Amino acid sequence: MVETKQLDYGKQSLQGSIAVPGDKSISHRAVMFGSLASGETKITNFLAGEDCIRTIDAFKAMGVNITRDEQTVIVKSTGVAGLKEPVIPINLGNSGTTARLLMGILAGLPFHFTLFGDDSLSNRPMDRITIPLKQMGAKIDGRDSGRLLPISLRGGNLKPIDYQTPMKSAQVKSGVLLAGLMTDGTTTVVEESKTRDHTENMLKAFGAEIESEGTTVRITGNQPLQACNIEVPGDISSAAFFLAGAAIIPGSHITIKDVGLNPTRSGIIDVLKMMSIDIEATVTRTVGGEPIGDVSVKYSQAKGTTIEGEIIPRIIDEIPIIALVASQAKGTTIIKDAEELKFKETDRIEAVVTTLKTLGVNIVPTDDGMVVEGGASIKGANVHSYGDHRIGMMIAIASLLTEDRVELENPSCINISYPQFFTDLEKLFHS
Ligand SMILES: O=C(O)C1=C[C@@H](OP(=O)(O)O)[C@@H](O)[C@H](O)C1
Ligand SMILES: C=C(OP(=O)(O)O)C(=O)O
Repeated sequence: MVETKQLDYGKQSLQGSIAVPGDKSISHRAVMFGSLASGETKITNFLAGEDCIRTIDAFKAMGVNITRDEQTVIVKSTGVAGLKEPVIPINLGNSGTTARLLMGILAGLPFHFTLFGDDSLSNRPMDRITIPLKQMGAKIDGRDSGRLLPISLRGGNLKPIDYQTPMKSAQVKSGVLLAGLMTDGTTTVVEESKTRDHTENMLKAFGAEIESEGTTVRITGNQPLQACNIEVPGDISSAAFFLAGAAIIPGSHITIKDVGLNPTRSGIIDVLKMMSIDIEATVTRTVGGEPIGDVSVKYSQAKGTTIEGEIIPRIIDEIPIIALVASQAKGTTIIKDAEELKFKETDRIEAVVTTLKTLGVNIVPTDDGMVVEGGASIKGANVHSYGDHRIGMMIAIASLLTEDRVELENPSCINISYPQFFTDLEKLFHS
């Protein structure tokens, strides 16, 4: 039987102030780098979503002592030399970040690994990371000539490379840098547009020397990492659903507290400003190189705009909810240069367009994005999350724009990044 959630909240404005759970990208990295470091790493405000639990399980399979009590994770490791060859295949679940970053680390270890994922991850391209890792000397094979999971990898004896990433991907950049960390010499990664830089910031917090200049990052290999404490900021990609909801639901006014405001991630704030939304972000402190602060947003009449170029990697996971904002704007919104959306948990160009059309939006797909007509009246319908957490959350926010009932099939995929999403959403309802 297909699991269905009846979204019959009716029209609901959003009010008040909440903190969202920890950042998914930063939670993954904290477990990974803590496992590579010697000593005890304490991670607070860890995101206990399904994807990050996969990362914990992968390092447990390599013998790292990791314990979790709610949002606090303790990683005790003796460093790279203490890692062991896992006895069983590693299950990456739905997590692209676990897959691509982990492969970079495994490439540096003198062991054999078998990696597999769920249906969605098994259809996402892995050659973007296996190609540079093979150039560095890793032995990798897998389904479809090594392009897809399941993948088998034998690491060790790498050599450094200079690599220009052919797509805008922080996962590929990070995977290559991590492989570079596991080998002698200097590895350089050059990007076309700067992507999220959590790997660079956190490696520094663990004591590594890593140099960034514009879109070039250089790492010296075989540096030992030292355990440290990591406080994970709130996830701006999770906050984005509430920020966007408050921006387009009349009468709303909310504040999201203690959220990550790293400029390589906070493009949603810039896009909402471009669309004439009354939104303000204040950085209150910086922890481990990551700015943290509060964001307040008030309902405003959105205006259509064109979103393209260097901002795209800074909003890549927010495009589904931005498309919903565009549907409520005055005028047309054009989203370009976002072909990477095709390689997410689902093809997010197809999924966003089909879902929003079913909900009453005039929207068409393009090769690298979409064109959204504003002024839509959202109507009730039966829609599918596509097993994609961000599509599921976008549908839940859309349901607040109609008195009709929206039926959401497969809502539980939201647990991938935001297990308490509906509880937090209901906290913001104005009664
Ligand atoms: O490095 C990361 O933590 C991530 C990078 C992005 O993926 P790509 O590198 O594929 O763009 C993003 O979509 C994903 O949610 C998390
Ligand atoms: C694309 C995403 O994650 P991943 O690539 O880690 O599966 C996401 O969280 O939207």
